[in-house]
Amino acid sequence: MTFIEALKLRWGTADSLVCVGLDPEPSKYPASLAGDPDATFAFCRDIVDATAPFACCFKPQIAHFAALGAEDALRRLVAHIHSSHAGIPVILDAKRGDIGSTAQRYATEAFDRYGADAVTANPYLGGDSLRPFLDRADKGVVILCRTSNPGAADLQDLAVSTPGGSPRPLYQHVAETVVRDWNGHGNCALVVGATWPEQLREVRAIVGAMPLLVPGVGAQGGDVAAVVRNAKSADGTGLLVSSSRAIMHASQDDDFAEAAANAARTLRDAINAQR
Ligand SMILES: O=c1ccn([C@@H]2O[C@H](COP(=O)(O)O)[C@@H](O)[C@H]2O)c(=O)[nH]1
Repeated sequence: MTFIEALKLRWGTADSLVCVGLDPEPSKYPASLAGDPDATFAFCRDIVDATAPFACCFKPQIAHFAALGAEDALRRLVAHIHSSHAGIPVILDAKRGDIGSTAQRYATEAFDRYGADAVTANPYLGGDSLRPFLDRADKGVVILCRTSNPGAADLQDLAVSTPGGSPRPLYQHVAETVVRDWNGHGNCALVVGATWPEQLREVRAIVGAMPLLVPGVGAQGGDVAAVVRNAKSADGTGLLVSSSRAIMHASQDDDFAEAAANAARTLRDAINAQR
């Protein structure tokens, strides 16, 4: 089954558009994990097990593991998701982008070393830099379009002109290029921040039913109702609404897994109320 097929299936079976982000921050682990050499794996595994019923996918952020030297914990965590929660796809948030020979190694890293079903990628280097990811037809390529951060407009809103076309913001050109030129295997999705509901609406109009990964609710303050209203696809799906800190660090005490489950359930219900 491809990433996109698994995602669509999961939207239905879980009745959820929630993407649970996995951004471990050791200073927020409960005291009971202090001194545990495998604390990052144990913490994330418990978050995964508690939130799985409410998740359409998981999104570990690679920097949060690599900065801790916890790459092996990440590899085991992805394997744990596949073995204990079969059918829930994993997006490795790595935002890769480089010349083709290096991009090839990044694709091997994401899909073969870590076992991810999809990876986030930066389109700045152009189509050839994404080819090693795009050519893995069973895997997903989630391409940055209009990011959630305050500086997103610095470059992504610059007006670009193509021959015969009128000027429009770069992020719209990215969206159109992905739909027209890079989605030959039907394995692309886009990142658009929840903090930009108008841009979400515009991107949805360009990409049809293509899945949108939408980070920025929870800790970044994005408005869930506006996201769903503006960016759901025609059938009321099409979204992976991602929240990391607000779910995984909802409590810093021993009830952290229960608190994470409650936060994920609450987000699922808030999304579903608008579908
Ligand atoms: O535009 C983007 C792209 C990626 N992210 C990532 O999503 C999570 C957000 O974490 P929260 O705790 O829910 O704010 C994080 O891993 C970012 O690297 C994003 O925020 N915006």
